[in-house]
Amino acid sequence: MTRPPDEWAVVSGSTHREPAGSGPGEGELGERGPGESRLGESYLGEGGPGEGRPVESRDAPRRVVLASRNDAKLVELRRILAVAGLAVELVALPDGPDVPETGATFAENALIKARDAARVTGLPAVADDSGLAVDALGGMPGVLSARWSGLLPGAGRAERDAANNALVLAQLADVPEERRGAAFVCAAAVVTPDGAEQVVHGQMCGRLVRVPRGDGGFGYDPLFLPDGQNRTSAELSPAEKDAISHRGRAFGQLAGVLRELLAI
Ligand SMILES: O=c1[nH]c(=O)c2ncn([C@@H]3O[C@H](COP(=O)(O)OP(=O)(O)OP(=O)(O)O)[C@@H](O)[C@H]3O)c2[nH]1
Ligand SMILES: [Mg+2]
Repeated sequence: MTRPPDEWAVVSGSTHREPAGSGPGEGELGERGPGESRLGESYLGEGGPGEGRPVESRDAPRRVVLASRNDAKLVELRRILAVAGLAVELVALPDGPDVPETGATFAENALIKARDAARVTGLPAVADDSGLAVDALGGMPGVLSARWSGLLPGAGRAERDAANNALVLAQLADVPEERRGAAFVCAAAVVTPDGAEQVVHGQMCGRLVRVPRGDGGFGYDPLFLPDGQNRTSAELSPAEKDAISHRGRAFGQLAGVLRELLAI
C-alpha cells in the first residue's frame, strides 16, 4: 500500500485564522486585487466588490465557490456534498487566469487555490488538489498528476488525460503485478473570506491495470483498480466511486468542517 505523504500529520485537521492580507495567498497568486471579483456584481453587497460580502437571502443555500477549472470535479463534488446533506450551492469559478499550483504538497496547492478564490470572490471557497501516487514511481506523479506528460500547448483535458495515461502505462510496462500498487490522494481545503482555513485528506488505495478500462470518471480512472474491486474506477457508477474515492472521503469530512465554519 502506498504510504500517506508526510504532510498529512502536519496539516490535516488544523484550523487556523490568519489576518486578512497575510499568507502566501496575497500578492503571489496573480494580478487581481481584492476588489476584482470574477463572480460579478450580483454576488456582492452594495458597497461593491471591495466589500467582499455575498448577497444571500435568508432561505437560500449558502454559496460556496469551487476553486477548480475541472468540470468533472465540480460534478463529483456537487454530488458528494448533496449526499452529505449540506445546504450549499457549489458555484463554479468563472473564466480567468489559472492560479499557478506551486506547492510541494497536495495541501499547499489546495490552499493556494482556495485562498485565491475566496479573495477574488468574497465567498467561502473550497478546493481539491488531488493526484495519483504510484509506488513503482516513488509516489509520483503526485502533485504533477495533471501535467505528467508535459504541457501539451493547446491540448484539451481529454487529450492530456490520454497522454498522461499512456506515459504511466509505458513507465510501468515491465513492473510486475505485485509492484503495481498506487493510491489516489486528495487534499480538500476550505478558506473563508475572513481567513479561517482547514485542510482534510482522503485516499483510495489500489493498483494499476495494464489496459485502460471504462469511460466513467476522468484522468487516470481507467487504469486504477481500487482494492476489493474487480472493476476500474472508470467502470464504477458515480455513486460507487464516491463511496470509496479519495475525493468522496475528503469532502465527506469537509462537509462537517463547512457546517461548523459557515454555521449551517
Ligand atoms: O482518474 C482520476 N480520478 C480521480 O478521481 C482523480 N483525481 C485526480 N486525478 C488526477 O490528478 C489530477 C488532479 O490535478 P489537480 O488537483 O490540479 O486538478 P486539475 O488540474 O484537473 O483541476 P483544478 O482543480 O486544479 O483546476 C487530475 O487532472 C487527474 O489527472 C484523478 N484521476
Ligand atoms: Mg490543477
